[in-house]
Amino acid sequence: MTLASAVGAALSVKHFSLSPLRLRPHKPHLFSPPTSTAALLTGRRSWNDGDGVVKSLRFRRSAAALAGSAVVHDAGATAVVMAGAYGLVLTFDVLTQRNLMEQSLSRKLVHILSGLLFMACWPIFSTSTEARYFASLVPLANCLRLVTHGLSLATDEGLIKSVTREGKPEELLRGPLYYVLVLIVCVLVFWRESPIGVISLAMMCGGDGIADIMGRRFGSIKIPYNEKKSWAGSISMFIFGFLISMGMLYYFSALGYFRLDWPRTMERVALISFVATFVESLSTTRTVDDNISVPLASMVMAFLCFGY
Ligand SMILES: Nc1ccn([C@@H]2O[C@H](COP(=O)(O)OP(=O)(O)OP(=O)(O)O)[C@@H](O)[C@H]2O)c(=O)n1
Ligand SMILES: C/C(=C\CO)CCC[C@H](C)CCC[C@H](C)CCCC(C)C
Repeated sequence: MTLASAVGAALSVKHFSLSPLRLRPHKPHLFSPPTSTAALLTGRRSWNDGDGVVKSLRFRRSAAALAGSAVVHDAGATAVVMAGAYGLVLTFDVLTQRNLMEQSLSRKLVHILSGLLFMACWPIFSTSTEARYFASLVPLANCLRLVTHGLSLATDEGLIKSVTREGKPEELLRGPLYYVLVLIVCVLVFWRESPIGVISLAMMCGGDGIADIMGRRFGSIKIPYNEKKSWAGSISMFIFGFLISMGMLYYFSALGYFRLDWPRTMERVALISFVATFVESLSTTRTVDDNISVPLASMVMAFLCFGY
């Protein structure tokens, strides 16, 4: 039994379970839109059952209890993911402090894993329309953490060591801060309902992260128009950006969040990965960081390819 099912079973009521994987009436043929807290509070939801007759369904339990269950569910999921975020950074802090890992590799693995694991946790939140706001609290809390330590209002050597290139607190206010801001945008704007956010995060976290790791190790042949970037890095970004995007799209599709035409999706994701890779290969300035340009280019291309 998955965590989501366990949480859902614990909160389930006669007609519905709040597990995000199964919030459906026991009449599977009915289309069941996301349940808003307002609908829960009024105890009434109406939808079209397919033959034009609008049906309304009254929950057996008080609507307030259902709304409360959704809030408890999402608060619990937020706490679990928040703890995971703290644990991830702490783990790489210990590895770098004990000189078991280079700081540059630690930073990139945190870059790759944070966003992808965060995205993978989205299904443990409920299917209430407010779930995305709970999920956004995790990157928001980390945003505040980065700003606090980036401005040296407090000191967290472990955080600085595991996510900065040179160990300077002010570095937290650039790449890492832009990174968590992109996570917030993807959660609030796209969430689990659109492939755009999924692909954009896969490119920023997986593609850009792998480009750095592979480029530093095998990047002897540089790109003609940017001596700081290499063919090995860019080709790695294209391949892994594509594969990780497809993997995450399959993950959300398998959980029922969206249905895709896979042959066309492969073509579209390949195009998006190519454009994101080209953008990443361009020189960045202090203002336009890869953590802005890569996800932004991916969002624009994914919107043009998939629509919203
Ligand atoms: N297409 C790429 C991307 C990166 N790199 C290698 O990875 C290093 C860091 O890449 P960069 O994108 O500049 O890193 P950032 O995203 O800025 O992240 P960080 O600040 O962690 O270095 C580059 O200097 C280069 O050696 C590469 O060879 N080819
Ligand atoms: C080093 C980074 C970017 C530079 O290119 C990434 C910084 C990551 C933040 C410090 C932590 C972000 C945590 C995520 C919002 C949540 C992760 C949860 C998951 C379960 C581990």
